[in-house]
Amino acid sequence: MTYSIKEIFYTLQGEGAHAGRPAVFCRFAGCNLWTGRESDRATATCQFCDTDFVGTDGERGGKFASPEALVAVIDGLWPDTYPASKYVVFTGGEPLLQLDAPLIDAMHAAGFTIAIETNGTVAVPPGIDWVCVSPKVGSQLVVSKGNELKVVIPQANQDLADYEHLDFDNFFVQPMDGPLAAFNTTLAIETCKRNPKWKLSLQTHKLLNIP
Ligand SMILES: C[S@@+](CC[C@H](N)C(=O)[O-])C[C@H]1O[C@@H](n2cnc3c(N)ncnc32)[C@H](O)[C@@H]1O
Ligand SMILES: Nc1nc2[nH]cc(C(=O)O)c2c(=O)[nH]1
Ligand code: SF4
Ligand SMILES: [Mg+2]
Repeated sequence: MTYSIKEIFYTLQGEGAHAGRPAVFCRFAGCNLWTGRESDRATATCQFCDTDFVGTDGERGGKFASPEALVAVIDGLWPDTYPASKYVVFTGGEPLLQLDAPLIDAMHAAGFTIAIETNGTVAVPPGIDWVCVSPKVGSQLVVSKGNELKVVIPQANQDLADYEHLDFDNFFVQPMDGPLAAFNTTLAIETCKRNPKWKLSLQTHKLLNIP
């Protein structure tokens, strides 16, 4: 399997339950809910994406012919003084279009704890240590359990009650970034206060101006 990678970078997890945790981000190219082309955004299933996941031209991006080649770049970004806390976040695009058992095994062999950010439309393979699902209205959610459910709000025709029975350890709402970000943040705060099953996830990396 050849992996198509947009970019790889070392930063802090900005969102969700692990916000503030140092992590290597590996962003796969491609998504099943949008082509990534602006000309297709208005007709895509997912129309609010904040990410460029097209191609392999980002920082340390490329086509990796083996799991070992990809692990070497990810592992090379970890400070070698602290091997015990190695943490990788596979995102995209949609990581579950490419993340497979050989890559999971190779990351574990290198000592990494593995997290994913997924839209929940593709079954999660065994062995992933932290599963964050962010469902999109209009797509078929097939992942019904995991560590955190992170719902971007608001989306047209969205009902949070549809998600509350799912088997997740954490339920987050995250305000949709874009022209209405300030309004959406107020909405998210009010949502949590009205229904305390939900917690607020902020995109803290954007507030901090880090990747
Ligand atoms: C770019 S996506 C990649 C992973 C996967 N495709 C997914 O949607 O979960 C990473 C995270 O950013 C969130 N996200 C994307 N666009 C956003 C926006 N405009 N505002 C807030 N969160 C956004 C997604 O919902 C997801 O939780
Ligand atoms: N710092 C930082 N945290 C993140 N958490 C989820 C991200 C993503 O794009 O999947 C992301 C990202 O792009 N940067
Ligand atoms: S599913 Fe994720 S990567 Fe795909 S367009 Fe939506 S937010 Fe972006
Ligand atoms: Mg992001």
